[in-house]
Amino acid sequence: MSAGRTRNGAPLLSCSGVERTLGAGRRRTAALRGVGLAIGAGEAVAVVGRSGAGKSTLVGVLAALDRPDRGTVLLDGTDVWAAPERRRRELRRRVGWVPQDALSSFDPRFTAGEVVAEALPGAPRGFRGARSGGAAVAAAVAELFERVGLDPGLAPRRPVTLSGGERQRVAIARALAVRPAVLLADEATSGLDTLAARRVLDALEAATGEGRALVVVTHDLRVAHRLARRIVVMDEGRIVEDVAADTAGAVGPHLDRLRRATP
Ligand SMILES: Nc1ncnc2c1ncn2[C@@H]1O[C@H](COP(=O)(O)OP(=O)(O)OP(=O)(O)O)[C@@H](O)[C@H]1O
Repeated sequence: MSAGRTRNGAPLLSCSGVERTLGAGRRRTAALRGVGLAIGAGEAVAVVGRSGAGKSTLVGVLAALDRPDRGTVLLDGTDVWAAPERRRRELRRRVGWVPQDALSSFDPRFTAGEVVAEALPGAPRGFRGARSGGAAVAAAVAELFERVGLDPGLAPRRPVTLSGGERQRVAIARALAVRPAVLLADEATSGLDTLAARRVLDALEAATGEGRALVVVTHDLRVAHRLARRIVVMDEGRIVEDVAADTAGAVGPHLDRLRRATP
């Protein structure tokens, strides 16, 4: 079995020929225009590009949350949109998703600990399920908090009372609760000050290992270089460059432009 490929020879997560149009009427936008990308097991990839390039849309498609208008998404070699709903739900649990706006993705009734507890495998679903955890659940939540550099003492707090960086790390802990094969993080550090951003990046770094792949969407090349070995550049709904992150010399014009814009 070659590195980064599943037992049947397919990459861990891939898409091909993906097209996605969003909005209606005059706001209709071709967000993805024929995108193909393959992520191997354990690979760390950054998706960069200017605002509106289609990065977030691509992450939604890769997470099997957003159905493309055309094209296929394969996870563990299985076409997620051709699979029955039950199988698709199973496949989605192979993907940990860390959204750009963590707070709005949390159920406002939950404490930070309950947000993570509800995602644990086998946990009863919903509000009551998150509340009904015993000592084993509390220990698993504390372990996940520590993994992302959060004090487990924050578990009883409501996410709305936490800082932006702490919320983002709760979202990472929640994504890790399912022991995903791949973690997808969308602009995980945007709007955070330097110290908070560094802690979130540390948490993402600590989240890899165990053969887990990482896909980070960022407009910040410093984040891309810190976390990824491969940089994929998007522009106007297409992948326009795909290079090794340590490429010191000549790169394509798109990455070159982003590099010049980076302080
Ligand atoms: N709900 C929507 N309705 C209409 N157009 C949309 C919608 N969501 C996104 N778009 C458009 O699709 C394109 C791709 O958006 P997307 O959010 O994927 O870009 P992005 O690269 O993630 O941008 P950013 O870095 O600003 O988050 C943009 O032109 C955007 O305006």
